[in-house]
Amino acid sequence: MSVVIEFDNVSRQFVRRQNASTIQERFMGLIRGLPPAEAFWAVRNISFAVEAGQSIGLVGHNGAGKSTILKLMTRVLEPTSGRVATRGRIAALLELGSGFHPELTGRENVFLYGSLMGFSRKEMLRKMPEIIEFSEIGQFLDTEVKHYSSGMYTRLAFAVATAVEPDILITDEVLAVGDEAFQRKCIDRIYGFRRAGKTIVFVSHALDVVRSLCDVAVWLDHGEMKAYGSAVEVVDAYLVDVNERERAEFEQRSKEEEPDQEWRERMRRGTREVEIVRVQLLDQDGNERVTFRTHEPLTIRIHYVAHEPIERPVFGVGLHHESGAWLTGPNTGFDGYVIPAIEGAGMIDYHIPKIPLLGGRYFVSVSATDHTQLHAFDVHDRMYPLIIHSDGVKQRYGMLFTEGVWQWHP
Ligand SMILES: Nc1ncnc2c1ncn2[C@@H]1O[C@H](COP(=O)(O)OP(=O)(O)OP(=O)(O)O)[C@@H](O)[C@H]1O
Repeated sequence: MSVVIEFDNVSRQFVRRQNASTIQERFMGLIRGLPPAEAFWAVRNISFAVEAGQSIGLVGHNGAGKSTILKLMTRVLEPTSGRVATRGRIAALLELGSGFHPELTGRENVFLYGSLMGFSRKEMLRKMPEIIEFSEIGQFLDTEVKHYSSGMYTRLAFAVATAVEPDILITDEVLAVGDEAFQRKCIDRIYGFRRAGKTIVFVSHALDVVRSLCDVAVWLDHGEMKAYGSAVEVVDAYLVDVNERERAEFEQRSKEEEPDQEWRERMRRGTREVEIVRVQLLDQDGNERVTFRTHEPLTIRIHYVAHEPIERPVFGVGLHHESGAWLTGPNTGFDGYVIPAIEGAGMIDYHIPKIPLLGGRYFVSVSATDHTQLHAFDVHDRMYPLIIHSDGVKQRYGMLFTEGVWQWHP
């Protein structure tokens, strides 16, 4: 196999201007001797090699350096140090605004792009019907592209870039623009390229696509290469990191934010002879958490106070997806778990040995009712957030993890 893209210890420096917005600030900066600009490394010591026919994904947080790597690949930028080598015809779909000339019409831009890629006008004329069909640009083909919407622009750019038969296709977040049907079309075409043995460089926050489309991936973190290897492993490692950061952020925020009393009262109903005073989501070690993983054990603990003796109360829990779908609503009544009578403070646990939910945001409800389940003492409707992560879980569509078994009968 021949190497078609090679980064050899590549670094690129930029200069970040200080944000002195007023003349006074700038003046103060001068007399205090502050530097007017600060150099920083957008990417640093990056080395990897892509072989012909391989697909490589670049993942990382915003500002990690992904676009800089693509610009180095396409020679829009030169490295400050190190060496970038590429072999073959490259078609790049970089961010909006690059590529097309705003004053030219769509048709003129198609010819211009073609000639830059080494195609004659006649050859581009032959490709034109397919470009028009794929881009769905219709009558706007003869309009200047500065009047295009971002969706139209991307559709035409994608159609042209993929029509010129590149050896290497580089795409940067194209899937974020345009409607779902068009995104599907783009993905299908990218998969077609892959089947045709072309090399693909793919930057996206759509990690599922990176995982299934790419052979290898690079994880960039503040300009440095944190991991490089099989796409599945790199994406999973990156996801664990993203999830961990998200969880820490969420838990910090929950601690800082005063619960909105008004909102709580709106989500609550019942006559309060039995009052639910606290609800905890506990992990297997008894720690209170908001974030759990698919298949982890979860205990929902309801602390209550019965202000008078209540016979045969029924306690229940509900799980809801953030979209509003009510996924399940077990209670002690349905399960035949009889609590003879309560009075004063106590607690009841609902234990789920393996959470059957896939990654997403969910809400927990809890309830205390009388034995007929018609009279509500205290119902907390979707008051408790539950975040599920599915790192390492193979199923990823929908909300539920099904423990089904496949059997083939040829
Ligand atoms: N021309 C430039 N001048 C100065 N700084 C720049 C320039 N281009 C990029 N940067 C900075 O370099 C860093 C890396 O940016 P880059 O666009 O490569 O990140 P990214 O991973 O593509 O981010 P995103 O996912 O948000 O597109 C950022 O801090 C960015 O602000």
